[in-house]
Amino acid sequence: ISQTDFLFKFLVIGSAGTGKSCLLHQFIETKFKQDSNHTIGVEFGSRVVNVGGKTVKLQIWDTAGQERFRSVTRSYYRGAAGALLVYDITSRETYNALTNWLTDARTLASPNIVIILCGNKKDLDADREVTFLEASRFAQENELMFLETSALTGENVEEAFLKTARTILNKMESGKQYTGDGVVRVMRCVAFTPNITFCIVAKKFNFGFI
Ligand SMILES: Nc1nc2c(ncn2[C@@H]2O[C@H](COP(=O)(O)OP(=O)(O)OP(=O)(O)O)[C@@H](O)[C@H]2O)c(=O)[nH]1
Repeated sequence: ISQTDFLFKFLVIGSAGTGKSCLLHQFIETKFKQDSNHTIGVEFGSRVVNVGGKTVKLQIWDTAGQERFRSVTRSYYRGAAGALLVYDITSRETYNALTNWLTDARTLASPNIVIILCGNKKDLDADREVTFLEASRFAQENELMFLETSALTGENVEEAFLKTARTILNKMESGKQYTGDGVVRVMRCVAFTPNITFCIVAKKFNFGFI
């Protein structure tokens, strides 16, 4: 029997080939996913983490970046509490697409969604097309947190997920107009296997009214 305090819905979004599936894999399995294929529709992973003394289960939806899956992936945005918005530091094209992804996240998930911008493939610094400074300015202007990550080496991957979870918890605790979208407070959880957890009583709180 395991005890989980909260369940957060997370999204990983961004253009195709930026490394979303590899980031998720690195976070869940702590290793690099070799021969990663394009995601078809949506994939799913979850991990329990400890954030400021609270046990939080992150339920993470890894969406396909290819345009042809856009209508499918959009239907998964609803009610997400947090998102990793990913571009590839060696591809300006993926950086230029960020505004579109951001608009989708804020309109389809929630205006309060906590988003971290991840400049992935940090290990390929020699092929860099987007500077750290430029991206950090973009992040500041759009109220995003920002990290450069590498799904290959694992650098900053765990930090990206944990920073987002920590910010959501802080917002909940400070009660700053946070509506609690995508957050479920788990009253009692029974785990049958490490991967299958049934929440017996789960209550969705609207933290905006506390
Ligand atoms: N060098 C390097 N390569 C990476 C990194 N992350 C991913 N890759 C490579 O980039 C390619 C795309 O990775 P994926 O994780 O499949 O990309 P994705 O964003 O999930 O792509 P879609 O599912 O099509 O949206 C693969 O060949 C990975 O091996 C990284 O941090 N560094």
